[in-house]
Amino acid sequence: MADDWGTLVAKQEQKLVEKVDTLSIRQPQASSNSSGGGSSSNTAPATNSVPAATPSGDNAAAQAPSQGASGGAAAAAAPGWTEEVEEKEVKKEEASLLHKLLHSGLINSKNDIEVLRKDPNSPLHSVKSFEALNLKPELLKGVYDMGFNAPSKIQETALPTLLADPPVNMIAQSQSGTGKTAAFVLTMLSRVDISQNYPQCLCLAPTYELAIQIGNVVKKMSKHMVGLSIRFATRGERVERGQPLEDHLIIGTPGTVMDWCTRHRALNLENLKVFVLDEADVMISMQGHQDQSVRIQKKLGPGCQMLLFSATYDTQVMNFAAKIVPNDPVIIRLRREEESLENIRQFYIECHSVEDKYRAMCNIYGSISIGQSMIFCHKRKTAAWLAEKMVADGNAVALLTGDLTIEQRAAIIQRFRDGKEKVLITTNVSARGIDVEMVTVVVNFDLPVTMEWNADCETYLHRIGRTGRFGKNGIAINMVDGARSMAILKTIEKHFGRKIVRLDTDDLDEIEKIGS
Ligand SMILES: Nc1ncnc2c1ncn2[C@@H]1O[C@H](COP(=O)(O)OP(=O)(O)OP(=O)(O)O)[C@@H](O)[C@H]1O
Repeated sequence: MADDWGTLVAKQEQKLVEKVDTLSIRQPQASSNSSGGGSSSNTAPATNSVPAATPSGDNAAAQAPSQGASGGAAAAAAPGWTEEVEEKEVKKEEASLLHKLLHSGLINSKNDIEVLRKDPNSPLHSVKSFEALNLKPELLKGVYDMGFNAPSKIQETALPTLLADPPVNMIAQSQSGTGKTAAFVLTMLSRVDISQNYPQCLCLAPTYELAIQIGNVVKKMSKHMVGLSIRFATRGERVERGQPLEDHLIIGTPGTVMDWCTRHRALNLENLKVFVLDEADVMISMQGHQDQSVRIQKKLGPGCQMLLFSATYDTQVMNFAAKIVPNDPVIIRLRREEESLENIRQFYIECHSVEDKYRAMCNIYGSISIGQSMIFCHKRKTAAWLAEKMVADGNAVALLTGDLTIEQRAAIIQRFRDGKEKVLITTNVSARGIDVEMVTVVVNFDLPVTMEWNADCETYLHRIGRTGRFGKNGIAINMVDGARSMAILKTIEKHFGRKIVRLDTDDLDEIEKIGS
């Protein structure tokens, strides 16, 4: 007898995961003691040299549930409201790494910088060019080699203060991709004296992977600074007990740095010139990191410049920041641009089963010309099932779910961004913060719900909302299958005060109209 729907789906998902697992993806490797002259790093995870992790047509067709099996039994066993939520929240450190791997350039915000400082009368300096910063020529060359023509918005305001003498402490917050890393790396590199062989700058990051990413920026920017020595203080790296380190710049995680200071007595922080704590918001979400960071901070000498960076700004982050940067810091903020539903036309379609949803969706895909689209499912199983079905029907789709590694996720999103697939099927793992500019149609195959199965309006906005940067028009299509999802839809409609229009997918004229 044929397998039931659930068994088939589990098999498909397993096969998809196996396919993805067999991809050859370079993992970041430990890298220590990279000496200057900026040997460019080969530790960055590859993002664009990775084959697609999409289901292949033939296999998918073979694995797809047969039409026979998808009759009554399939509909009954289809992913439904009673099944438990399988996707976990993305960890903050993972989301942060994903952002870093995906940044192909700066994110420009339309918002103004806000500055808070002790003496509001002292003139605030701002620069429009890197030349105006009087950088060492070899550093300026490195900056230009990276393709940076002018400072980003946050850099314009932060850099003159960061590079001022006597040094000024700073807390800076702006969203991922706005140029914070480049700003503090530039600060460390401009303060380091290569002729002096002792640790002069320390940068703390929440994880090994994030430390490696910062290290890569350091290596690129210091390309022309011959003799600069960088050391990663991350798990697995070894130091000689009682043998003081001679590297100029240390990038590490709090645990290992603390270990090197106390247990190994190899790292003396008293003579540090610059102490940076990056990703403060991620740091506080990780067990033990906050306390260790504070203990490290207490070991700094009196002349050390203390800097803290964060992508978000709330009381918890600010309380932590006050411990790390206690002495009258300049605080600068670049508010995130708000997403809105302003340019989005929202529709809903009433269906009776998951198969019905699929048919309705196919009607839409077959009737209007869709550029790139994202389809959101509640659970991995539904997403995998849908991917298999769409592939079997001849569509080029990518599947992005939470069981993939960060590098695999980044590679899939990159391929989609490059237009290699036109449809990205996903769960909430990719809903947050990932800007895929060219997506014009978003399908909520399942409406977003919280763990308590209430309408998740915030996630709805993240899925379909646009910031001013992507002010293009968009279409959102919501699949509703039953009273419960209808109630959720109504809550969302009420919450945003914007009408969600019913669409009859059997009326092809009506569907064609939405595409025009
Ligand atoms: N002045 C600049 N001109 C052009 N590109 C820049 C500039 N500064 C930074 N970038 C590039 O913009 C992207 C984001 O910069 P950066 O990583 O410094 O931002 P961030 O705010 O630290 O974000 P994240 O925390 O996610 O790394 C990177 O690709 C970086 O190389």
